[in-house]
Amino acid sequence: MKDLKIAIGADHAGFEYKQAIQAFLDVAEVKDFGTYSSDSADYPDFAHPVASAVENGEFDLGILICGSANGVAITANKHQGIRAGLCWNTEVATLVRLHNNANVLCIPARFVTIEEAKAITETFLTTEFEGGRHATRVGKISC
Ligand SMILES: O=C(CO)[C@H](O)[C@H](O)[C@H](O)COP(=O)(O)O
Repeated sequence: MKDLKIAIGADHAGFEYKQAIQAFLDVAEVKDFGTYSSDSADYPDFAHPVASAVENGEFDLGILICGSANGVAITANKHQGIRAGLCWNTEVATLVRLHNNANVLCIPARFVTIEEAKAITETFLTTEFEGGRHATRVGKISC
């Protein structure tokens, strides 16, 4: 976890969670792509920059937060090099790394507590892709 460079972003619904997760992260670098207050904002304005920063290799992994996490996940997955997974507990966060090699974590702020969000984040950042049969499947995702 300490060597990772992380891109993070959220809309208004995820703002408080983004601040808490940033304070909790023990990594080499974190770049906050906004939003910077709890004023109403549009999730694609933050999901696209985070996805681009991971896609172009500037950052290792991304974290996106909105109310349901669907908006940020749908947006990030428009990027060819992104596999964004919606995680609502640590078991799903484990599987999205082990099996799907997800490179962007999407957290639904309105459906998990901040403590759960931190645990989900730690799991996501410390679980490695399993490869093998899953590498074959991940290789077939792009169209
Ligand atoms: O969950 C979201 C998108 O998937 C967003 O966080 C929005 O909060 C959601 O669309 C609700 O919007 P609102 O303006 O907060 O009512």
